[in-house]
Amino acid sequence: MLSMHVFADGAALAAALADFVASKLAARVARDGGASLAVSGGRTPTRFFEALSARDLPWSKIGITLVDERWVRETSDRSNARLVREHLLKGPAAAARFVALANDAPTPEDGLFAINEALEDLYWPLACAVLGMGEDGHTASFFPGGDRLAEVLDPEATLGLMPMRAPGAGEPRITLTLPVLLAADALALHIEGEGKRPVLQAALADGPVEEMPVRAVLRAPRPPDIFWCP
Ligand SMILES: O=C(O)[C@H](O)[C@@H](O)[C@H](O)[C@H](O)COP(=O)(O)O
Repeated sequence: MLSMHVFADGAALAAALADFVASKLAARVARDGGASLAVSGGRTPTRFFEALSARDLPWSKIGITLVDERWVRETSDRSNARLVREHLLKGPAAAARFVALANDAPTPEDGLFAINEALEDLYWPLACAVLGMGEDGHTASFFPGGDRLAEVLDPEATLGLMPMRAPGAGEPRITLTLPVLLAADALALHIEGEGKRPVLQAALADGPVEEMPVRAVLRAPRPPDIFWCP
């Protein structure tokens, strides 16, 4: 069953999504002594990051990483890590441990090993993953036409992190795979803007996953909580 949370505006959504994520993190810290969160980049999450960063959580026991990243340096305004550092890793949340999904290697393939090693220090499975959705129906870096789309969507995928290149992706990307996201205690799909309403409607309708890869998440046995506002 899909849970759809609809808000009047981005501020109300950000507060509610921060509460949702904070409760999942707190529950895992209480159970396991630590917890991890994976967040998306792009333009949508800024307000949510600001709200979450102020939440009273045992941040030193919390690890944060990204759902996906563009293969750029952190000086680029396309860097999702930069967005996280500027808007989430501040105030109380500055005590969290952040593992970036990009490094100085020339390609994602070259950088993958070191990133996987760093990710091993986080708590797995994730307590929560927050996904976004693009107007082409992608989520994470599961892009229509992506060169490794079938591999990242494979429910039996043994790799947790894979490079991805796609016509609509801009730079080469790196992304967590579907099984890693679906193993999270909770999944949220954060969508803002009237322009994305018909995209979400189309994604919820019948049709091939390859055309709108966000369908892989929407059709999962435990689908995400959708947080939406115009
Ligand atoms: O790096 C990225 O691009 C993201 O992680 C991506 O999956 C994003 O969530 C959607 O593209 C929505 O992006 P916007 O929020 O910019 O619309």
